Amino acid sequence: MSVLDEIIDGVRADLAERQARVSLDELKERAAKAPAAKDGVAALRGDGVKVICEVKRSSPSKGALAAIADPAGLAADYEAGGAAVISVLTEQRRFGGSLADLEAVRARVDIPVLRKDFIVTSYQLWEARAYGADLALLIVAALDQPALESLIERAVSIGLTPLVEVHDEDEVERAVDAGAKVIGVNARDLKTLKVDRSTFERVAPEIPGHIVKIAESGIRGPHDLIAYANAGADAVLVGESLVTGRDPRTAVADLVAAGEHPALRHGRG
Ligand SMILES: O=C(O)c1ccccc1NCC(=O)[C@H](O)[C@H](O)COP(=O)(O)O
Repeated sequence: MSVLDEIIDGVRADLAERQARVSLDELKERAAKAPAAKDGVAALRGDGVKVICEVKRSSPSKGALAAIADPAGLAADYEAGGAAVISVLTEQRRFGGSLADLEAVRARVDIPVLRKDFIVTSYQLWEARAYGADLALLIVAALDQPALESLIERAVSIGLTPLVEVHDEDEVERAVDAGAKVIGVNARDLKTLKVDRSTFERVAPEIPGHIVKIAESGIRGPHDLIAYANAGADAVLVGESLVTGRDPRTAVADLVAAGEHPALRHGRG
């Protein structure tokens, strides 16, 4: 069984437990009372390379990364450093996240918030909206094509911007066919968990120009952001290097400054 399959088995078990406690109607009522969703696409477009900063306590590849007792405080630091979007990992078993983290972050920041999880049902999209997310991650490798199409459609219909994650050229084709407007290329191989930063450079040319392109994983600092920008990234998604560093606010500000450097505008769409 692959790591992804194992994660999804756990996600489904936790999901069944939540579904037994909270009906879909209750979630929909809660979603109706949530603040209107912010425009995820607008937040990721514009001059410069945008920075998405992740609240990440642990991971299958590295184990424990950071305790993060105050996820909202960390998100506030990210926002103060100039982050465009906050990514909140809500998967419990391997990443140590929760919907409570999402809710706390939403209450603290004004920028859009991404629910980063292993979404396999529309119930999880309603959860995302009910707890204040503006964007939701959909991983192509975790979904068959009808499920991918239907989850993209449902996400959009409830106001969420789907960030559709791919790992190779075939998955780009599936994402585009399914109607993705924001595509993240994850450099982390889901079978080996190894990061190969050349993945973005190889895969991004297959993504049509009108689609927002995000480079995910393995960004250690401004030099990696610049390399991804030169390969056509509109935004980068950063977790580990921020949560393990001493000063996340300054680390984000350094990334943002690199992303705004005039030299990067040349040759980018
Ligand atoms: O991080 C992992 O080990 C991992 C393993 C299996 C599936 C997903 C995984 N990570 C999720 C992510 O996509 C990253 O948290 C995100 O891209 C940030 O990456 P990084 O900056 O390298 O922490």
